[in-house]
Amino acid sequence: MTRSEKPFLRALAGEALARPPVWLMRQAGRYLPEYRAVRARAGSFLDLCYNPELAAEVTLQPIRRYGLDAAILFSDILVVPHALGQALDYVEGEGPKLAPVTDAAGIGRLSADRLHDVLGPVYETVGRVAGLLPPEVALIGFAGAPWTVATYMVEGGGSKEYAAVKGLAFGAPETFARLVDLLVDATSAYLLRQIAAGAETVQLFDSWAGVLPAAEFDRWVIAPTRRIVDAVRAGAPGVPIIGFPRGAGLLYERYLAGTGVDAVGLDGSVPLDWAARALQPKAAVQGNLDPVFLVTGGDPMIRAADAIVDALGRGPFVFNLGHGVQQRTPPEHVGALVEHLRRKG
Ligand SMILES: Cc1c2[nH]c(c1CCC(=O)O)Cc1[nH]c(c(CCC(=O)O)c1C)Cc1[nH]c(c(CCC(=O)O)c1C)Cc1[nH]c(c(C)c1CCC(=O)O)C2
Repeated sequence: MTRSEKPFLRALAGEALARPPVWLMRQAGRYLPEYRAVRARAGSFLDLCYNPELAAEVTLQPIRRYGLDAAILFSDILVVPHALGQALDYVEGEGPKLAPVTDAAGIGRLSADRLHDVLGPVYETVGRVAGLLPPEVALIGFAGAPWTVATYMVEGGGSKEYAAVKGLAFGAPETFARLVDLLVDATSAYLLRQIAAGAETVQLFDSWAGVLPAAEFDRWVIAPTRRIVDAVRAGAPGVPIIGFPRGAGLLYERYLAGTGVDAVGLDGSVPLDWAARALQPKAAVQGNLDPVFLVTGGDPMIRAADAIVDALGRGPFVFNLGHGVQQRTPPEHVGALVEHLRRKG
């Protein structure tokens, strides 16, 4: 199958398909026993991200188990700050911990000099997976968007209030802009290398886009994303770009117009009729089943999935979740959902 015939890529190009293509954010991961087995062999989570053989294996696990329409590179959004020189550790049960970068001096210590050396194994993973995928399955590369990656870099990990990163962005915008500029350039270069290695589309995860006031959203979400979109388009014409500004609410419309992405990932809170009316005429949409439906399973999950397909399936649409698969998800619920979607259309 040539690229343009893969169902997932046809949907991203604007085609309405009888059966919606499906993949799931965080489709590889700890809810799968076969992932936990490889993870135990790899050592640390970062060791796994930088091990092309094992990272390729976990990328392929959900494809083998469920026959999804796309594989997403197994890596993490925080390998970019790591490759820029920021110390990073994943603490079991607590999530990522970074040595926080809070001021101009900290930003000045970061450097892109070793970016592609550190991320070389990721490109190798992409190349391996590209050579092993079934012909109808597309390969997605990804990165975190600058705002979301910066939240982890400045806060030193996950956050509830975003006080430190907002404090820097609102209180010292010229300083924060230097960090964002560094991330725009590194992320653009990173995505272009993934595409050169075999990624057929790329997704920008902006998981914390929804915590900013509208004017700051324009400055720190839309503008940097636009620069990445322009750089990727210039270096890899024709490769579709998916943006996922989680929690953007009404600002989804402005995001779409302002960034120029080809498709948007919808979080679970986006009303389906509004998305069909306001977004889908301008771009492919992807989403948006609340991941807890996959935890609970059964009829409620099937009904919620049907409502999404009924509302969005007549336009360019990719079935997905509104956020990542949760760790406590029973793998057979994912199987039941994918089987159900396959019978549609
Ligand atoms: C914010 C964010 C991160 N990482 C990511 C995001 C954006 C999407 C989102 O909002 O969820 C993106 C990501 N992280 C991972 C992938 C792999 C590909 C996939 O299957 O989707 C992708 C696309 C693997 C991972 N990334 C991580 C794991 C778990 C690590 C382990 O196996 O111990 C996996 C499989 C660790 C991670 N990485 C991150 C956090 C907050 C955590 C800890 C929380 C958690 O464990 O779920 C940062």
